[in-house]
This record gives sequence, structure tokens and C-alpha cells, in this order.
Amino acid sequence: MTWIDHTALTEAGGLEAGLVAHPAYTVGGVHFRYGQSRSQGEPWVLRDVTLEVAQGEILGIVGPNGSGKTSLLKLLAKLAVPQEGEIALFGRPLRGLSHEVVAQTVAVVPQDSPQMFPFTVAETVLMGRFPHRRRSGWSLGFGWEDGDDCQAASQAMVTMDIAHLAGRAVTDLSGGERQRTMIARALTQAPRVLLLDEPTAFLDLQHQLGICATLRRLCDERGLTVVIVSHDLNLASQYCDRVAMLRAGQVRTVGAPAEVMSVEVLREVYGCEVLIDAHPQSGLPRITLPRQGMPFRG
Ligand SMILES: Nc1ncnc2c1ncn2[C@@H]1O[C@H](COP(=O)(O)OP(=O)(O)OP(=O)(O)O)[C@@H](O)[C@H]1O
Repeated sequence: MTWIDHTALTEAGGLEAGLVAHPAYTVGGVHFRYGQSRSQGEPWVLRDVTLEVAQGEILGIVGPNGSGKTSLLKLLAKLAVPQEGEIALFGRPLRGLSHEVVAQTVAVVPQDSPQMFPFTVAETVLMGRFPHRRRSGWSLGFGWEDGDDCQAASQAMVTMDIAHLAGRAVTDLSGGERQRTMIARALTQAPRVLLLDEPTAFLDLQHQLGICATLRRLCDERGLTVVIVSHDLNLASQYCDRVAMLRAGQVRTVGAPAEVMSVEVLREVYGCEVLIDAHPQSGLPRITLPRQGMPFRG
């Protein structure tokens, strides 16, 4: 069992043909709004979004509250469908792919994952294998899993530092433990693409670092493609290959962190002054908020 499960894609029928030649995602001229709001003349939540996500890169999506980050992630996961424009996954139009094929390729870690049922951590992580289950002989009693599935789940629990919680009910976890459980479940899914919404929001410093380092390693060594929605501009700057900055549903700018993270762009997009200097180790932009009332030296 490996993190990137090529067999599953082949069995899923068709995505393998585009795997080498195409970007992980091609988003072209996408307009999106929710539900019935179109008939009420509501504005678009996303407008004319055009973007590529290269295979094996970490793309950060940043922007102010309500700028459309989570909505864009939902479109990439096919949890919502744009009214205009096209999204292609490894060169195949997303709207033509079944949810099952998408789930065999793309794993999603949502912003909050409320847990209704007291499954154990181990069971929850194992559920990541569900899209890859064999059609014959599975049952609702988790009768479908085999040794490889269990090994993948165990490996992911060790990676996310939750092996000691394997027997605990997910309803009884702290916010950070639950977040790490959801990331472990996504890794167990052996995706080619991992979509994460605020993955470090509940995590302490050590686990923030651990997850960023793990994602970087999976991208570099296994060709995993990662899209991270985050409010943490420093995380985006230090760990993402490229950053897409949204403003009011549009892509204001996209590029390497050093191109995107400027005082001028952040002032325009966020409406506030920031201090930017070079991170002492990486040399990449480091963003700091000035103290209110102190003289500002941008
Ligand atoms: N289910 C929904 N139905 C209707 N409108 C929605 C829904 N979800 C989000 N919106 C609206 O879409 C817009 C974009 O929301 P979205 O959650 O994508 O922004 P965001 O950039 O992720 O915000 P935040 O940083 O606050 O999480 C907002 O105006 C929001 O109110």
C-alpha cells in the first residue's frame, strides 16, 4: 500500500490517460453562486475565476472573510457545480466525472467536521478507504476492509500522531485531535489531490509544523497535489509553491509567495497595513501586523 494509489485510478476508468500531460486542475472562466440566489439577482460568489493547479504543487488560497475561498474549494471537490465556466481534473471535465471517481482521486478536509456518531478514531480513519472498497463482499459492518486498508489507516494515524487515540470516540476529541483525525482519514484515501480548508486552525505549533512538513514531503516524494485554504499568510508564504489571493470572488493575483505577498497588494486586498520582511531561514516573505498606535515603518 502506498499513499498514491495508481491502481485505484486505473480501475476508476479514464483519469489515468490525462495524468501525465495535464495540470491537476484547470479552472476556466468560472462563475458561481449558491442555490436560488440567481433568481433573486444576488451577486456572484465567484466571478471569472481562471486558475491552474500544477501536479505536485502546494497551492495556497488566501483572501479576506467571504472572498470565496471555501466556495472555490467546494467546486474543486465537486461538492458544488459552477453555473458558468469549466473545471478539469487531470484534463477531464469535472462535471462529467462521477462522485465516486472524484473521491478516488481527491480527498477533502473541510473547515469543520462535526461528528454525530461515536465511531472510534481508527474506524473514522479507515473510512478513508471507502471509495476504494471492492464492490463484491463489502458490508456496512466494515466488512470491506482488507490488510492493505488497515495498514494505510495505521500509517496515517502514526503520521498524524493520533495512533494513541485509535480506540477513542471521535465525539470525545479536542478540536486539534479531531482535525488530525480528519487529515489522517484523507491521507488514508490515497488521493492524488488533497483539498484542505484551514487545516491548521485548531493545531498547536508542533502539529502545525508537522502537518506542513508532511504535506511538503508527500508533494515532493509522491507527487501529491495540495490546495490549502488558509488565513495564515505566513503558512502560505513558507509552505506553498504558489498562492492565489482572492478578493470579492475574483482572483486578485496568483504567483510565487514573493510575487504575491507585497505591502501594496495586502493593503489593497485586506485594507490594512502590514510589515513584510524576509524569513531568517527561508528568505521568503514574513508578514507581521504592526502594533496599533506605534509609528508605522512599512
Ligand atoms: N451555503 C451557502 N449559501 C449561500 N451563500 C453562501 C453559502 N456559503 C457561503 N456563502 C456566501 O458565499 C460568500 C463566500 O463564502 P466563502 O465561505 O466561500 O468565503 P471564504 O473566503 O471561505 O470566507 P471565510 O474566510 O470567512 O471562511 C459569502 O458571502 C458567503 O456568505
